[in-house]
Amino acid sequence: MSAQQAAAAANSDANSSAQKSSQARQLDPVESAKRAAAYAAVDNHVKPNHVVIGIGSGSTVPYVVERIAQQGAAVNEKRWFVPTGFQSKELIIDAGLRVADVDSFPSIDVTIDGADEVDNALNCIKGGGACQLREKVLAEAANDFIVVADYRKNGTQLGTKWTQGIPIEVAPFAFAKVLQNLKRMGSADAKLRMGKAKAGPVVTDNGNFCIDAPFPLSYMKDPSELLVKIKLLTGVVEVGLFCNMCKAAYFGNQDGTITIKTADGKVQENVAFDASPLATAAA
Ligand SMILES: O=C[C@H](O)[C@H](O)[C@H](O)COP(=O)(O)O
Repeated sequence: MSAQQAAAAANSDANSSAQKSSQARQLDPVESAKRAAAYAAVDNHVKPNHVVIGIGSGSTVPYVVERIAQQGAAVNEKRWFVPTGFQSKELIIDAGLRVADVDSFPSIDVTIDGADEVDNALNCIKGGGACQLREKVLAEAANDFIVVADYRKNGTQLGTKWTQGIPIEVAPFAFAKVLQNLKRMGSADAKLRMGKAKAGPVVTDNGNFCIDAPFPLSYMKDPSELLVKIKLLTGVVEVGLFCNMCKAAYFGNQDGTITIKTADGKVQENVAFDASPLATAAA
């Protein structure tokens, strides 16, 4: 069996397991909403001529990979998939797709990623999973940066739905100084993110720490300005504010429809979407 045939076989196995994974499972309304958003975004933005695809992080992204796998081996065996972290790398491998890194592909056709909150101008808070550094590199590298999420992330002003603060990746030795500076800037409750089943702080995929810095809503009115101020603090590696980067955001709704916001300010509400597997996957 040639390498290409092996990849095709792996891809075909991945297709059938991807189908089983969500089509055969009974999804609750939030999971269905995530799947609808992810599938619609893939259908509209991951085209047959796209060769390098960025795969983001979070709970909606497995459905992104699932839908891409449904596009079939013939198209996927020509593609490279660049992950934003450990989770997405595993998703790519499990789907039988080819993993690459951004140092080989500094230009990406399209990156699809999750978000913690998105406003009407498509500014995003990201980094709830501490992946914001790699996510921002892949968003910047992409011709099209597309966000997918469920209805709970669809906001008007950042900081209203996601209240735990702006995720900020920091060099470990500098965390105390950055925390002090963030408090001086107005984030009185900024804190180091601690591990859940681990003693000590969360360590990012890059070996750094993560601070969550909630700012008063008045500070969040102009996220670009706040982003620059935080980024200039010595010791900050990256800030989970993504401003003027996103081309379109897809939100799955509770009733099975989707909402699509685009960078030109247009909002399409209650768009009907059929989340059946693609014919290529069913074949
Ligand atoms: O660091 C993590 C990422 O920014 C995620 O895309 C974001 O936190 C959304 O994750 P979830 O879909 O799991 O809420």
